[in-house]
Formats: sequence, C-alpha cells, structure tokens
Amino acid sequence: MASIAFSSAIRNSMSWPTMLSNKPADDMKDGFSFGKSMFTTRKHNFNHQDLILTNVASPLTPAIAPPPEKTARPDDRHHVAWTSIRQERWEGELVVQGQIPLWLSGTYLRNGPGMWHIGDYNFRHLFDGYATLVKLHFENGRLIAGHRQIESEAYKAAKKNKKLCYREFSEVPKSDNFLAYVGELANLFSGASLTDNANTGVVKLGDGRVVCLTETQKGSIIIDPVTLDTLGKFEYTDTLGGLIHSAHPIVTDTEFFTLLPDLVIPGYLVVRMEPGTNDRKVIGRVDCRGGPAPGWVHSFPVTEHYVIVPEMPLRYCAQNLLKAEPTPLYKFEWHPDSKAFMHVMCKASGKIVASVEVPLYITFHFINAYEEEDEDGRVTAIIADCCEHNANTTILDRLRLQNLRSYNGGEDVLPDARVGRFIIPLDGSPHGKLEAALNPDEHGRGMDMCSINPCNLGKKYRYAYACGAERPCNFPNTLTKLDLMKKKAKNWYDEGAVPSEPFFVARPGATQEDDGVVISMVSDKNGGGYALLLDGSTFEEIARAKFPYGLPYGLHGCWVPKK
Ligand SMILES: CC(=O)/C=C/C=C(C)/C=C/C1=C(C)CCCC1(C)C
Ligand SMILES: CC(/C=C/C=O)=C\C=C\C=O
Ligand SMILES: [Fe+2]
Repeated sequence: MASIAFSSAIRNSMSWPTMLSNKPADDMKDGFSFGKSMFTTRKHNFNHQDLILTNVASPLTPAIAPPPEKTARPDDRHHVAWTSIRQERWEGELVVQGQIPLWLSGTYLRNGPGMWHIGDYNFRHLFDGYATLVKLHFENGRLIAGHRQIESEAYKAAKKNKKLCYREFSEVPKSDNFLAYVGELANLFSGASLTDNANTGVVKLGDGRVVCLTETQKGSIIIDPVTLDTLGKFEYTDTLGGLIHSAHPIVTDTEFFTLLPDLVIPGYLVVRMEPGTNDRKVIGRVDCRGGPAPGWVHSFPVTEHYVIVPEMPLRYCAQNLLKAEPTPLYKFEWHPDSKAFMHVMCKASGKIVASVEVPLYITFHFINAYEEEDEDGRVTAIIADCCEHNANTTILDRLRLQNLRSYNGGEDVLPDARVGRFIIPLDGSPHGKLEAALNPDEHGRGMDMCSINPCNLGKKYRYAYACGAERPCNFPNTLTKLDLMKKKAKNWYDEGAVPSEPFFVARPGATQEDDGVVISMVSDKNGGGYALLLDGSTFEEIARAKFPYGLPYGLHGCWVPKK
C-alpha cells in the first residue's frame, strides 16, 4: 500500500520565481529599506544546483539531509526560523529516528508566513510573510513531508509585478502619486487593496474542505491537503459583508463559529456556519462597552453553551489603517482608559448572559473555556484561559523581523507571559477576575501558541500544550505541557531551536485526556529543521525526522485524519 500511496503523492516539480532571489539578512535600521544590508550581500539567485540539493526524495530512497553547510545559506546571519523558505514547493519522505505510532494515520498541516521578501525588498513583521503550508503525512510509521506556497492573489501579484500589491499586516503598497493614493484609499474601504495572503492558520471544516485563513475575510483559501494545491477562494455566500474576521474560528466536525468585528458601530457579530455551506448566520451581536473601535479579536473561546467575546483594550484603529507608514502598534491602538471586558453570549438564543469588566489584558490566543457548575449543576461562572502578555503591548513589536533576527543570545528580551485565567461570574456581578492559572515560572514566563485535546473543547480540561521559554531568549523556545489541575508544567527544550505550536492528536479510542501525541516542527540552531513527536502523556520524545532544508517558523495547524 504505502509505496503506491506515497509515490503518487511524491511530486518534485519546482519553480523558481525571480522574486525568490535569496537575499541575505535583512538587518535594516528601520526594518524597511530597498536592497540594503549591514552585511556584505552575496546575492544568490536560485539555480539548478539548489534544486538538486533540496529535492531528491522518493519513497524508496528517503530524503537524506544535505551536508550542514547547505542547509543554511552561508551568508545568513540570522536564525533559519526567520529566513524565507528557499523554494516554492518540495515533497519527500523523511528518515524517522524513533518510532511513529502505527495508529497515527493522517496529515498534519501547518500554515504560516514563511516568505518575507520580494526580490531585494524585505518585509517588516513576522505576520507580513507570504503563506507557506507545510505537511507531515503519517502512514504506517512512515512520514512524507512537503511544503508549498499558497497561491493567493497577493502572492501571485507580488511575483508577477515584483512589488508589494496588497496591504499586508504591516506593509502597505507605495502609491506612485497623489491620485493613486486617493484611489488606494477607496480600495481600502472596498477591501480591494487588502491582502488575501492566508498565512495564519488552516482548518478542516466539518464537510472535509480544508481552508487556510488570515484576518481578512477574502484571505480564506481552499487547499488540497494531499497536494497542497491552492484550489480557490472560499467565498462567503451570505450578505454579512465586513472585511475582517477572527483568524481563529472555532471549528469542529459539526460547528463553525467566528466573530466579525464591526469597525463602524463598534461591536462584534457572532456568527455560525453549517458544514457544507458557505453561509454564515448571525447568532447575535455584542456592542462594545468602551473605546472608539472594537478590540482586536485574533481568537476567542467557546464553552458548550456559550460563545465568549473578548473586548481587549488593544483596539483596531481606523486612522492607522489609512496610514502608509506603520505605527508602533500597526493597525491597532492601546486604549487603557476604554477598559477591558468579557462578554458571554448564549449559542442558542444569541442573548448576552454576562458582560463584565476585567483587568487590562493582551492576548493573541485563547486556550479553552468551560462552564463552572455548583453542586446542583447550575452554571455559576465561565472560566476562560488564554496566553496573556501581562497587558504589555510590546509583544507586537518583538515580532518585528528585525528584532527576531538580530538576536544573538545573551540578553533576555522576551516579555513575560502567563496563562491568564478569566473568571466570569454569571450572577450579574459587574466585574470578572483575571489571574495566572499557574506560576509562570513553571514555563519560563513565556506563553503562546497553545493547543488542547480537541475532545475537551469548551469543557472542563486539565492539560494544555504551548510554547514557553528557557531564558535568556527573544522568542518562546520550549514546548511545554501544562497541568492546570496540579499547576505544574513539563518542558521540552533544544538549545538554540525555535519550535512551532505543539499540536495534540488524540489516540483513537483514548480515554485519558493526554493519551496521544504532540506534533511540532522545529527550526534548529544550525539552519536545519525537523518534525518532532512527543508522547502526550509523558512529554518525552518518541520520534523526530529531519527535513533536508531549514524550516521557517510557522503558526497554526490542523489534523486531517486518514479517510
Ligand atoms: C499572521 C497573523 O497572525 C496575523 C495576520 C494579520 C493580518 C494579515 C491582518 C491584516 C489586517 C489588514 C491587512 C488590514 C485590516 C486590519 C488587519 C485585520 C489587521
Ligand atoms: C507568534 C505569536 C502569535 C501568532 C499569531 O498567530 C505570538 C508569540 C508570542 C510570543 O510570546
Ligand atoms: Fe494565531
């Protein structure tokens, strides 16, 4: 079986767009310059040699890692995690050290911004990069890996015109003249100039379609989980309009919830989409209680009966959206006076059952939420956990590429983070609490990129997996298993490596919450990369498989089980 399935999956086609010229370190003073570098640049254009070096796998002759000096570009001065992927696509079988459990059958997909330049022009922020989709296909203890650039309009236009053509997270195309500027403002309002670069995450819908996402609605792109082909836009057929949504919808086999921020009348629409449709239906609306605009909603949690709508004091900012040059908080603004809130909406009725003021907070990612019951089974409170950055907005700037790339060890520059636990009373009290769910020293005061056993979504849970810190560091550099009952963490660490979000896959038939494996992809200190499998229960390594090339950092993933 395996060789047939695998060989049909092997595809060695490559293309080398001129934009993929292999520009060395982008170490610019302001992170924004054309073709300048502090280092002498040995301009390295791709050629056939690169192709041979990185693309020689077949199922019968597993990929052999090229010699170390070829895995990192000799002129790279920064970590491979922050270095653009070198080629548009690759696929091959990896040599596995250790044992992949035979029950692990399916494909882990991970999306993220893996390409941060157009020719000599370097992007500014981690979130600006063009989407690179990576796959790990597990079958009978073997592992086929590959990656492919997502063919968004934004990516294709940049490739064709050799310049930025759409507004990315921090990058804005330059207007040639005033008239063009006025035209572009009109395009901003219509959404025409916004990016569709689906670089944040990837989800498998209940109907089997696999969609890559970002925060712009037009950046919802259907892909083939086997070939990683871009199949086309996921078009929303409803008339809800709006341009943006949460980057992290809640997706299960039967449910799809997301939030649509309303920048005109500050608030959020809470919507649901039935599997098999492209039609979002409104469950209800939350009006913001503070500030001139809604808070950023990168993600949000749900419980069994409620959707939790966070209202962060880090709010979208219309003026910043219009600016050509980035502001310190990009498209956002910090409004501590506007306060912070958590709203709770009933999934069935759309009614808001609680809306409480909470201490100021900053989070990208909610971990999970659940309903707390008293002895009589009455729901008394909602518990919602998130990766919380101590209400410190500097984390957004830390993710600027220049900051990520300039780190040489030594000093500790990663701001402290914690598992922030919201306690939202349902008895009408006006205030909720926010506290650390465990001592942040347990995970080195780094905390982001979390996952849980999906069976526990919205339910009382004990374990979460995330990235923590072994300091000094500039970015979360450990994988951590959090025991929220015992308030303990167990950490995995490879010196100098940057692991991506640990993703939990449950063993079929498991009865224990942590019975399964945790998948991560690691960018190592020598310019290489490897897929890593940890046991979900012991958090010990069970297998790893080296990629024949260095892996750029990636964000979020999903699991597509074998049919
Ligand atoms: C990669 C990631 O986590 C976040 C990406 C966010 C993006 C691409 C946000 C884009 C936006 C615009 C292009 C204009 C409107 C505001 C905003 C949603 C921030
Ligand atoms: C990489 C990241 C957020 C990604 C959003 O999808 C946050 C990292 C935070 C560091 O502590
Ligand atoms: Fe995210």
